[in-house]
Amino acid sequence: MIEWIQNFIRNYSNGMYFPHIQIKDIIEILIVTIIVYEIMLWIKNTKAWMLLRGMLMLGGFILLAWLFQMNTILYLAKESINVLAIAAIVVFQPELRRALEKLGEKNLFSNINPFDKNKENQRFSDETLDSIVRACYAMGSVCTGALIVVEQVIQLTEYEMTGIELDCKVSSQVLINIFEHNTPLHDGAVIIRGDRITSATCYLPLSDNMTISKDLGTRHRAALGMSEVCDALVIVVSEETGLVSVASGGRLLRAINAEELRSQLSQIQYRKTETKNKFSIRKGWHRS
Ligand SMILES: Nc1ncnc2c1ncn2[C@@H]1O[C@H](COP(=O)(O)OP(=O)(O)OP(=O)(O)O)[C@@H](O)[C@H]1O
Repeated sequence: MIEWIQNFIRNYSNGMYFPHIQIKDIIEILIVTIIVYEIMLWIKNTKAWMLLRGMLMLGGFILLAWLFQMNTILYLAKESINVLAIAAIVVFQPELRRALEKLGEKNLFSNINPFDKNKENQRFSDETLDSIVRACYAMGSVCTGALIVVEQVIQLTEYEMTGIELDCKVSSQVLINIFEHNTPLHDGAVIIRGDRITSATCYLPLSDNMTISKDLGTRHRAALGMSEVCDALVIVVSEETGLVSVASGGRLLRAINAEELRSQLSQIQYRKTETKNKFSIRKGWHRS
């Protein structure tokens, strides 16, 4: 039987090319796999995903032009490809810079560790969720204005850099203290990543949405603006009315109660809910 198998293999593999694989080649394949995986994660987690989609659409359009031999379009595409590449680098400069920064600080293997389930699934703890809700309604009850950004998939490093860097565990006392009137950190927004406050006094982009109510000022506009450019959940406590609102995916839910805020936060607490949320977030991005 073994002889028959050996003959079979010999007959059929005759003339076929089998590369000589060494340990070095396997290591090389693994490294390339990890690099490609990291690039795909980066594309998925940043605005580079939009760039990729744009490039795919452009590629499809050029392919059609080539199929139908539209020479003018092909000529224009050929001439402008270098300019487009430079334009993409300029437009996505913050994302590219962040990706390179990440490369320096990141543990590449943490993302592909299948046993790291806790980290994989939970974005922030129940304690953090409770603290945020408690702080918002405590501040609302005494009309202290607040702006809190809860990061999701898209990293908010470029907005963190507009404020003062912190590294502090989230607690209702700390949040209340930060937004206390006439204290150095009360102006602008706080950014929360996981269970930590990473930055305070951050400047957020203002929305240019024309339909937003005229009685809402820049704090609410900043919350909406931020939710239009990324997937973060932004909580606003109004200094005028004490009401709590939430902006996400370019939509502002005004005057919500503690239970509604809790439910909004718990929807993003676990990473597995991302696919479901992304649909509504993307709808918001398109609208904005
Ligand atoms: N672009 C911004 N990024 C971060 N924070 C901002 C931004 N613009 C305004 N703010 C914050 O909002 C405060 C001003 O709020 P303003 O009264 O204009 O807004 P509002 O929407 O009417 O809110 P409120 O109901 O609390 O008065 C500023 O002191 C600052 O803390």
